[in-house]
Amino acid sequence: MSGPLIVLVGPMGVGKSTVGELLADRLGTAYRDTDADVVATAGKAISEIFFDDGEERFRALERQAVRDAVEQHTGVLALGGGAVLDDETRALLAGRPVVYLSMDVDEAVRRVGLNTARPLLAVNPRRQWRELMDARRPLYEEVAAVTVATDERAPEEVAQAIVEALELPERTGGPVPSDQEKSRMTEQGTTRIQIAGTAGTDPYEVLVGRQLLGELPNLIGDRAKRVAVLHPEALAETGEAVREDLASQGYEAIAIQLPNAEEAKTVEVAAYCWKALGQTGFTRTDVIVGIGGGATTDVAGFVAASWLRGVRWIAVPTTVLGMVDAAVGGKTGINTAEGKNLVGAFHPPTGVLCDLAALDSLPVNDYVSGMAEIIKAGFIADPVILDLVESDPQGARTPAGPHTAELIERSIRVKAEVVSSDLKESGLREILNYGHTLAHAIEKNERYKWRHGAAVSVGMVFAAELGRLAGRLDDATADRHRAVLESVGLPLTYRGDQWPKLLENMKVDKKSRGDLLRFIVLDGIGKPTVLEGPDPAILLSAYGEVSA
Ligand SMILES: NC(=O)c1ccc[n+]([C@@H]2O[C@H](COP(=O)([O-])OP(=O)(O)OC[C@H]3O[C@@H](n4cnc5c(N)ncnc54)[C@H](O)[C@@H]3O)[C@@H](O)[C@H]2O)c1
Ligand SMILES: O=C(O)C(=O)C[C@@H](O)[C@H](O)[C@H](O)COP(=O)(O)O
Repeated sequence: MSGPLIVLVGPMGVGKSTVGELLADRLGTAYRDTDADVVATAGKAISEIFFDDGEERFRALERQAVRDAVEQHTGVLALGGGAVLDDETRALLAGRPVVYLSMDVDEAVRRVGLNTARPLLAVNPRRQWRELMDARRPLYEEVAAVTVATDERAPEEVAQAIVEALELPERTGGPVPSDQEKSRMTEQGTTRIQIAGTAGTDPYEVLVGRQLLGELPNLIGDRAKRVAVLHPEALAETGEAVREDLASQGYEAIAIQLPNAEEAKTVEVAAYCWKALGQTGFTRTDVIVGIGGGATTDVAGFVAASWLRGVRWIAVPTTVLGMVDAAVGGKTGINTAEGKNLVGAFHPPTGVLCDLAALDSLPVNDYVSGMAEIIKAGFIADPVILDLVESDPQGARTPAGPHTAELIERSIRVKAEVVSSDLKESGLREILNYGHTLAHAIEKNERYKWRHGAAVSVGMVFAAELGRLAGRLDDATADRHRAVLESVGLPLTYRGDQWPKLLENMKVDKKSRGDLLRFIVLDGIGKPTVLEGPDPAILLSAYGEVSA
């Protein structure tokens, strides 16, 4: 029977992808993952399929993915944790070299714990794990030719045990990972990016990896008695799970639910949080944890900056945009009727935990919105980002893409370098505002119903046209803006009749000085500069280029 050399089954978090990639490398063959196939077919994250279409639809897609893979793939194949629940899928596995990777409940809680991106395990992880394992163990055992325990074993040891159990021949010459494989390997470990302390603030680290919530108590520390977990409505279960976990570790933990997205960035929501903190007796040694996208971390940071004139806070960004931008750098704030982010403070967090697994549940439009800030980092500082996006624009739209971790880490490094030398935006930091002058004006005009990244995309095309018309930016680089932004599905245009309103909105941009409008433009890739008081005719012409 042709087909996969090895099929890995087992619960979520057991290490199927890590071990599978190691095995593929050792055996000189390819690795394939049916979860990734399902995401690619459906064009959305697994949690979205569960939410929008139901588990039955997901299992049908998964069954087809398994059928295709067992017919076409000859390397190492990993199946989703629940694939064995489906009778037909189990039948497809009969007689194949299926390896069941097992782990006990304690190990599962330790490895996956509160990993909220796993839609089935948001709350009470230990009890839910036990029930899930009890239900699925017999099914894994039914399809498996071999069972390999993973408890207290490194992925390399598990891979070795599988090679021995199946008596597989290894390729000679040792593992030689390709660049693509290397970038995936980065994703498996935790990357730490340092942000220097400036302007009297403490240094801190941005951690990028998986299963990072276990770091929270270390960051919160012993001096805190109370912790407030601020989360959006969309992450209600996550917020509660984190609160419960912190409570079980002895903190007096409260969860404060905020509205989703931009609706959270209001003074009314901030006041609601202040009230909750006051009623809890929150003191200067207590800590706020903001879990969510940029809107949530902006508010959480602002509440932390303003409560008692400043308490510590930790950012746990759960969107691409939050990870690469909003949660890093200490800009916190809310909107007012007059404009975007007009009230706020520079108040850096104590630490930032970017758990890449959280991105699995992010709706695709929110994922793509974050790509705008990644592409911004490419244009202002790191052209490799642009190359990576252009090499696989479809992959750049999903967390399963080959460059996800590298794109996120590179963008964070760009931001880290800037904010480490200019926290309070006395100069250099303004480059991070590339595309934002028009973007914020559009967001206000749309009553904050447009996604931030979508507005930044149009704003960058506008800034590129402005640079071109001002004689600073070459045609090829200006055109590259349109091409790369469009390739990932970001918008390039906005309503042509809105220019007078947008111009009015831009006057309150934080880069303005008196009546002087100031824009970040490029002299070339990686060469941002300030364009002060451009001729109104140039501004209008540049807008003409983005008008729909
Ligand atoms: N402070 C800064 O330096 C900075 C930088 C860039 C952007 N921002 C701000 O960030 C905001 C945009 O942030 P954003 O793009 O993250 O959007 P967002 O915070 O509005 O989140 C988008 C949506 O996704 C939901 N969500 C978040 N994480 C999820 C997950 N893992 N799974 C499912 N749903 C999830 C949210 O509840 C929300 O409905 C804007 O207000 C922008 O001004 C701030
Ligand atoms: O961190 C910065 O500085 C930025 O400008 C990053 C921007 O991407 C971000 O949208 C920021 O919130 C905009 O700040 P603002 O000062 O223009 O409100």
